[in-house]
Amino acid sequence: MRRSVMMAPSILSADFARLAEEVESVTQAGANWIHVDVMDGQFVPNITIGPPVVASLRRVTDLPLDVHLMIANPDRYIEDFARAGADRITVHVEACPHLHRTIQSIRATGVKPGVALNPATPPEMVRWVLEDVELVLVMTVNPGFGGQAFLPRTVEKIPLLREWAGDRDDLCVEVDGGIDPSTAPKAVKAGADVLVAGSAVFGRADRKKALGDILEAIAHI
Ligand SMILES: O=C(CO)[C@@H](O)[C@H](O)COP(=O)(O)O
Ligand SMILES: [Co+2]
Repeated sequence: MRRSVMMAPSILSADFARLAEEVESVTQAGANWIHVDVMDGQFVPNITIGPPVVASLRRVTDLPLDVHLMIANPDRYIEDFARAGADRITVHVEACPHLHRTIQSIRATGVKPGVALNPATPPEMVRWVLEDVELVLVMTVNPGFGGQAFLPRTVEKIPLLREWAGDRDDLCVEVDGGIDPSTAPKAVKAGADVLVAGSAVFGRADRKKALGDILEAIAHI
C-alpha cells in the first residue's frame, strides 16, 4: 500500500495582491501545506519574497508553511525565516558548501530541515545527510519559475533515495515543478509523498476541482 500523499500548493502562482484569500481558497479545497518559493535573483534568475511575507502568511493560516529557499548562502537567512514562522525550511544542496552544518542550523531553530536537488544534481549529493533531514525535495523542473514542463527523468532519483533512507518511513520526498493530473502519477509511482503544484492549482478558478483532479489521478496507485 502506498503512503498517503500530501498536497502543497505553491503560492508563486497565486495573486500576490490577495494572498490571504488565495491561501484560504486552497485551505478550503483541502491543501495540507502551503509551499512558499523564495528566490533571490542570484541562485535563480527570478526574485520573489522574503521573511516579511512569510510572517504575514503566518498570521493568516494554521497550515504548515513549507519554505523553499532558492537563494545563495541560505545560512544568512535561516533565523529570519524561522522567526517569521516557517515550519519547514528546505535549502538547495547546490547552494550549500557545508550542507551538514546548514541542516544543523535549521534544526537548531526548531524548524524541520529539508534538502533540494536540481534536475541535473545526482541524488548521491544528499546520501550522507538523509538521516539528518525530514524532507528531500526533488526538483522536477529547473528552479526559478512556475509553469514549466515536468522533466520525467528526475523522478528516477526517488527510488534510490527511498532505498538509502531504509526504514525512515517518516522521510518526506517532495516533488516540485510541472505537477498536474498527468504528471503526478509518475512522481507518486516513484515514491513521492508530497506534491507541490503552483499553476495547476492557482491557475484554475475552482481550487477544489484543481486539487481534486490531481488526487483523483493518483487515487489508484
Ligand atoms: O520552486 C518552484 C519553481 O522554482 C515551484 O515551487 C513552482 O512554483 C512550481 O510551479 P508549477 O511548476 O507547479 O507551476
Ligand atoms: Co518550490
